[in-house]
Amino acid sequence: MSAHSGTQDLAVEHEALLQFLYLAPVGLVQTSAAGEVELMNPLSAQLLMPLSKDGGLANLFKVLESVAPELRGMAEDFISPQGAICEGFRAQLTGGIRGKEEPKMLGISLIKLAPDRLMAVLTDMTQVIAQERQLKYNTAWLNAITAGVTDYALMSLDHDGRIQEWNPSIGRVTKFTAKEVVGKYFSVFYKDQGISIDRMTDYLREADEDGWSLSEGWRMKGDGSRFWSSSMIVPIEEMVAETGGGAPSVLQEEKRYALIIRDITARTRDAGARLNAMSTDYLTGIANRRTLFESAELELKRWHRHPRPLSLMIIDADFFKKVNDTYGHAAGDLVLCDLASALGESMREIDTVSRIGGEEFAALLPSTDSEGAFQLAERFRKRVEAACVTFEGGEIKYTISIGISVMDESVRGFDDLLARADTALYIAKETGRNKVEIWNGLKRALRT
Ligand SMILES: Nc1nc2c(ncn2[C@@H]2O[C@H](COP(=O)(O)OP(=O)(O)OP(=O)(O)O)[C@@H](O)[C@H]2O)c(=O)[nH]1
Repeated sequence: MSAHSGTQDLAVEHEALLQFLYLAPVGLVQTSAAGEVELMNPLSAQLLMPLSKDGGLANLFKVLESVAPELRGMAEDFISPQGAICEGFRAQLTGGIRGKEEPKMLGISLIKLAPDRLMAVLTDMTQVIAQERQLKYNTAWLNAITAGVTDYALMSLDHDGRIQEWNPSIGRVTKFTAKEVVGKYFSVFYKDQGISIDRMTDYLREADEDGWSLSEGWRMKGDGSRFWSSSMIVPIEEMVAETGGGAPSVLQEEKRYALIIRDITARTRDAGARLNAMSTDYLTGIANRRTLFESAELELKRWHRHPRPLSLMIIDADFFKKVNDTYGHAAGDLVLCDLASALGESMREIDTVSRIGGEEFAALLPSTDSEGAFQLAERFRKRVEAACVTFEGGEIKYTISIGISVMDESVRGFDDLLARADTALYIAKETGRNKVEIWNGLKRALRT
């Protein structure tokens, strides 16, 4: 075979590859190590275009920065010359609008083909997510039914969520004594009783309306240790005989619930790590954008059931580009980690604190009205202003701006709530930075 025909063969192969790329039923994007796009098929353009801020698709990481800020760091930290950088990473694009549409999700796999060549495979995962949710509930049911006899505690709750009577399964799983739990709210299984009456009521109402309420998380044992638990609440309606005042007994419908708590610490150790990787931000370790959208969907559902204060804060580091330019990218990363951990420390357990963009964070605050959110934001802003980050022996000082929006009837969905907080943030930036603004309707009136 002559050198010439060899080159021709390669050209034919390359042409075939391009054809495949062009027609593939998934989005395929070839980039340099820094994310500069070299090749992309039409489906990729269709999936990515709505995310582009400037109408261009020149750099994959830049386009995805607002929905998957972790990707750039993952690619940079991947030192092998080739291999899978991430598989099935999920980037949340939009939240659902109640009763109208499913939240949109983009699946991203990133493969390093050569030191300076990456290939991204993009898929629209919107349908998959809806199916997965159903599967999760089905699995929870199956687990509850088929679990071994020793790993679950089953108890009945009265209509307000108080534990009605003792049985040995409670002691076996939770190590509490009868005296410590009977007659108490089921919040006794949460650290420092760290769940509000409102939140307990939410779970009970969810069980009423959906047939069950499912939650996973750390729960406390009577001996002070904690375990990772899957808890399910199911309503039970029972006809009970009511007697009183000498009147003949009548059958009354009494609302009660069954609470099933399972200790799944051991079983979820591996799965938990995998789940963690999907729900936490790669750089800072706090929740990612996807987790925020999942929490928001639940909170908005709760709000529509029983409106009560719900606020959203967007927190953005000021002049962050300057931090990167002055001290370097590694210092910038450190500042982001500092901001994330300070934010985590300042919020409650029921708040969802997440990184939603490059230097942008969000906190979703249930049971918090605009005044409460404003005070919290101000306290946090001052805390950041007063602190500094130590980097290579020097000190980096930075400030933040915060935009707040509050849930009300006119908010169409989480995207809308997010857009309002974003507008408030924009005003805070435009009017000097290092300040807090609350979204204030179309007039965008400024807070004094
Ligand atoms: N170190 C680091 N920098 C990041 C990361 N993600 C985004 N950035 C940088 O954050 C900077 C954001 O810059 P701009 O959007 O111009 O905003 P800014 O400089 O903070 O200015 P204002 O927000 O207007 O106060 C860009 O330089 C990004 O490259 C990251 O994960 N690590």
